Amino acid sequence: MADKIKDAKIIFVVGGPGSGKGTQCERIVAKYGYTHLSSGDLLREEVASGSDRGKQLQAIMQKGELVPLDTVLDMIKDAMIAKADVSKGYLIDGYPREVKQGEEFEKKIGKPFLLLYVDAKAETMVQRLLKRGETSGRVDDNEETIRKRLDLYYKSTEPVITFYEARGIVRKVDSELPVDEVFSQVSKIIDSLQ
Ligand SMILES: Nc1ccn([C@@H]2O[C@H](COP(=O)(O)OP(=O)(O)OP(=O)(O)O)[C@@H](O)[C@H]2O)c(=O)n1
Ligand SMILES: Nc1nc2c(ncn2[C@@H]2O[C@H](COP(=O)(O)OP(=O)(O)O)[C@@H](O)[C@H]2O)c(=O)[nH]1
Ligand SMILES: [Mg+2]
Repeated sequence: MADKIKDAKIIFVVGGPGSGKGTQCERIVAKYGYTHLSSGDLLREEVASGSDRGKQLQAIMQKGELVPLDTVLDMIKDAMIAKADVSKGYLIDGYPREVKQGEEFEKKIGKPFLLLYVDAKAETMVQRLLKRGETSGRVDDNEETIRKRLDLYYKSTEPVITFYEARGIVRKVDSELPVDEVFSQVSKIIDSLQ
């Protein structure tokens, strides 16, 4: 089974909470036919199923903490295999959250050819998430949890970018700009690599 995704094209999409990862991923899907897998969305689907595991996940997410590595990785891998026959490549959104998660992904699945770094200022991210929180219904789009998610991002996830910079696969886009302009940067990057 895992053989099916052995040579898959993989892009890691990394950036702070509310930086615009999901928004850019939607655009990439429309233009390039990649499969978008948001680790956060996969976890929220499990919560919505009402399972016992979902209840444990919800408690972790509500606190803005990280779900154990193996849980998220198994979900991503299953979702990748399910799409293997139709996918031109995969956008892995919101993962890795820490360097160890990236290392495990590479051991169990494969190597990314690009890490797309969606960069926005902390204040911008907070404002966007508060706005999104008015309608998202997400248990973590509230001021207290947003602060915790941001702190964890700077502490644990930013080192992921440094780690992959050493490998030369990081490309940064300025997500302070309007969505179309960010996507134009994204397109140039993808076009230059594939
Ligand atoms: N690889 C991941 C992805 C998500 N989470 C959990 O799910 C929550 C929400 O993740 P995500 O949807 O990726 O949220 P954000 O990074 O805040 O970004 P977004 O706004 O795209 O949803 C995180 O705070 C965390 O508790 C996790 O533990 N591990
Ligand atoms: N102004 C502006 N707003 C954006 C941009 N990208 C996303 N947003 C808004 O910011 C919020 C968070 O975006 P989302 O894609 O969910 O970010 P994610 O948390 O990184 O997945 C959403 O409400 C978007 O409408 C952008 O490039 N510019
Ligand atoms: Mg998202």
